[in-house]
Amino acid sequence: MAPLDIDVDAEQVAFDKEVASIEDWWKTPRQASIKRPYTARRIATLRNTVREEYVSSRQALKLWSQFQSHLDNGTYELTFGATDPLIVAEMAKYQQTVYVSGALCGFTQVLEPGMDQADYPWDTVPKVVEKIYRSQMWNDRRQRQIRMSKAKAERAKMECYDYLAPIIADADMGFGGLTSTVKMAKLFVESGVAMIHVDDLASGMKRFTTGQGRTIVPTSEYIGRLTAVRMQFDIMGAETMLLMRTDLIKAQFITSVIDPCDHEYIIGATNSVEALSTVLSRTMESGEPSLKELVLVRTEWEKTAGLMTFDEASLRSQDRLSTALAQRREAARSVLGKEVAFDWELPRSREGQYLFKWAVKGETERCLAVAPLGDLTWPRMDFPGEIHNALREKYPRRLFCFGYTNTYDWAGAGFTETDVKDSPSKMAKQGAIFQIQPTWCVQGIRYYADKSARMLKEDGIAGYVQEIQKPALAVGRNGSEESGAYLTDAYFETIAAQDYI
Ligand SMILES: C[C@](O)(C(=O)O)[C@H](CC(=O)O)C(=O)O
Repeated sequence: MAPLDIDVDAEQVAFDKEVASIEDWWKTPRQASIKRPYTARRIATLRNTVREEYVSSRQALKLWSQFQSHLDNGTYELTFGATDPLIVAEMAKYQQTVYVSGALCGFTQVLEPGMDQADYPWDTVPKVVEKIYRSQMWNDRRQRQIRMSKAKAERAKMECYDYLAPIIADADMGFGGLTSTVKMAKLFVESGVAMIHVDDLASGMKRFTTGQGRTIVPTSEYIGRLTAVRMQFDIMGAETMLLMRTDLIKAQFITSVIDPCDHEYIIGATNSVEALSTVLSRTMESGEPSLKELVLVRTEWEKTAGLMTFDEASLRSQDRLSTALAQRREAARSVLGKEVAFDWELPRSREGQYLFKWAVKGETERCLAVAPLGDLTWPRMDFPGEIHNALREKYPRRLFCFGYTNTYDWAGAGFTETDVKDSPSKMAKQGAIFQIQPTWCVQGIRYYADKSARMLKEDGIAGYVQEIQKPALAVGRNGSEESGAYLTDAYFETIAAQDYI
């Protein structure tokens, strides 16, 4: 292959034009609130020489304007997680969006199912998104064909739905290092997703479903992840939205103390004790301790260690945002006239994580630190109002996501039935214009499947006829429209009409 005969002047002109077009794009209303740590020129150098258009951009712009109008009107979108095209098609009548949950994918869309540990293959969720998007397009074609086969008068009486609901998907913690995150973001854009969410949990350590050992990464690492996603979107010129989820609330560990922003919340030992990992290793070597025994050893050790943050140890007010431990020590020494005993190495876990003291303040700081990189914020907690307010003070048009969980004890938390009913609109007033029940299917589908299976067992086919077939037919569900039979006939007619006449 002969090398191209390049006119470098023309190449430079085209390149500079591309840089200018990226700069202009970043000034559009959809992009203007995002602050990048890199230049348009740098992004241009990372692009292909040809441009591709992505469905994801169209769907993201649609989602963006839906959200803007919810924000303006104090309304909200409440949707649920689904992985099945049949369910998604039904949702189109009532929901504006579809959510694809990582947990649900891990339960149902993989060869080896498992708990919500984000341990499924990295391309699992993008593939499910693509499957759903293709099914949406098919439903859209199916509906158009059947409509356009009718006269206007008849069409006016037919129901018509927007099957192309923007898809929002769970990208967990980005699945590994930054290059994995970049590849994942690319695949999501190519799958047709409108928005993904990325969290600050540690890869391979998502354990919060059982309430044990939730581990987050340093603020700086989280910023790196989000920047990787944003960079990939920019390289592709995609409008794809980024929802930034933070899991700091109830976090027990942090993987490293590299970022001074986190130092205020790292717990150390203030007594002179052996390192916890040494004590635990000794216990492990002494036989085959049960998990319960190990927890006991740990609890006993904690009682002797005088665990607290540095500020608690030095009785200093916690207003030194982002101050590194070294400066905190220096400040405490100059006020107290002595060294404060504090060692954050001693309580480290056997895996090396540092002990972390979660706080609403820390969560607020983290949400604020990353806000300019993304489009929506999701502090994952039950009552995020205070954090929403803090963010809205700085970014008045900030958009938020809120997630409802399967096991939340509404009554136990003091909600009356009216409170539960009002909850989504109250959340919307706090800026949570996007609300999800991510794993509804785990409860809902199983609940209805159980009912249906039991009915078939107990009442035989008569039960099905009475409970499902009759009511379904009564609302026009004869199966042939939903299965695309008319569309297939239309193909046959188009290809070889003469054979059928
Ligand atoms: C959103 C979520 O990540 C999911 O995988 O669906 C879960 C859902 C849940 O556990 O309720 C999560 O919030 O971590």
